[in-house]
Amino acid sequence: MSFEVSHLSFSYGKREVLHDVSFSLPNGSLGAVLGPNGSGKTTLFRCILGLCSPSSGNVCANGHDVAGLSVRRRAKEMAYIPQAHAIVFDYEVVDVVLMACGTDLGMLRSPLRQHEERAMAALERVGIADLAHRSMRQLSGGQQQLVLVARAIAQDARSIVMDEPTSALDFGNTVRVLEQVRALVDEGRSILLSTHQPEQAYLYADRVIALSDGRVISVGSPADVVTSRGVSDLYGMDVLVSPLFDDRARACVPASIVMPSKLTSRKQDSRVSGEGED
Ligand SMILES: Nc1ncnc2c1ncn2[C@@H]1O[C@H](COP(=O)(O)OP(=O)(O)OP(=O)(O)O)[C@@H](O)[C@H]1O
Repeated sequence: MSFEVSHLSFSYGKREVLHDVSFSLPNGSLGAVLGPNGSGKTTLFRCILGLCSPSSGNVCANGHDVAGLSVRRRAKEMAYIPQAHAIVFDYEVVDVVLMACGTDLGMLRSPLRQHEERAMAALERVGIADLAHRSMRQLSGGQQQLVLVARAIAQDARSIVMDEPTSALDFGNTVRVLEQVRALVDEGRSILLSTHQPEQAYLYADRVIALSDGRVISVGSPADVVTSRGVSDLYGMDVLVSPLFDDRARACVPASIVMPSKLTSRKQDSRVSGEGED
């Protein structure tokens, strides 16, 4: 297994925000964590990365107990793309990507030509090699996000954890990034990402983990989790999930918009509404 989270609980002070969370993600697969704001996705990722210490339970990454790994070893196992954040330092794009090579370098050692080539290859892969010598602070939020994806690629870790990697991206860049993510998975890496878009999880993920108020309420294939019942229960509202293109995609639509006077999806037994199918 790439990630194996077992009975994980975590508290900020006396407030427990993750409660007995368990799930696993097989090698070479893409896991999407869905959950409302404040449900604990970032905290869960920080525990997986070893940045927060759980009060109970444990996390294994690629067969290693994360709590027992050195920082350098953790970086070889897992790369991390945090949620969009303000860029404080005025680094060039290529320097941000080169930071991924830190695990190969000793203290105060400069990157070698091979590291620069690796950084440029990663930028090319996400289609922004032309931005290599621009300042990070002069990029749009979406471009900055692509740089962070390139940095994770350059780190060459076996697994990548991405906290809402497409939250700042327009439709085109969202698709470009998720196609890159899918390609990385198809090459054998494992990726765990969070998203607020159940439709995106359905399209790209192999496994979906639904987190509500710090608890896993369902985990399984996208077809089993991204349903009218599943999405409605997760977000506490009536949502109709309709298959599109022979169920290759699913559309999530608030029931209040499309059928305000009818029985709501939360009261329906059907897992996927057939209405609205293309
Ligand atoms: N540093 C902190 N100290 C105390 N409580 C925190 C801290 N960070 C997060 N929390 C609380 O922990 C809970 C989970 O927060 P977390 O950021 O993990 O949720 P999330 O699912 O990632 O949210 P979002 O989708 O809004 O990013 C929330 O109730 C939040 O208020």
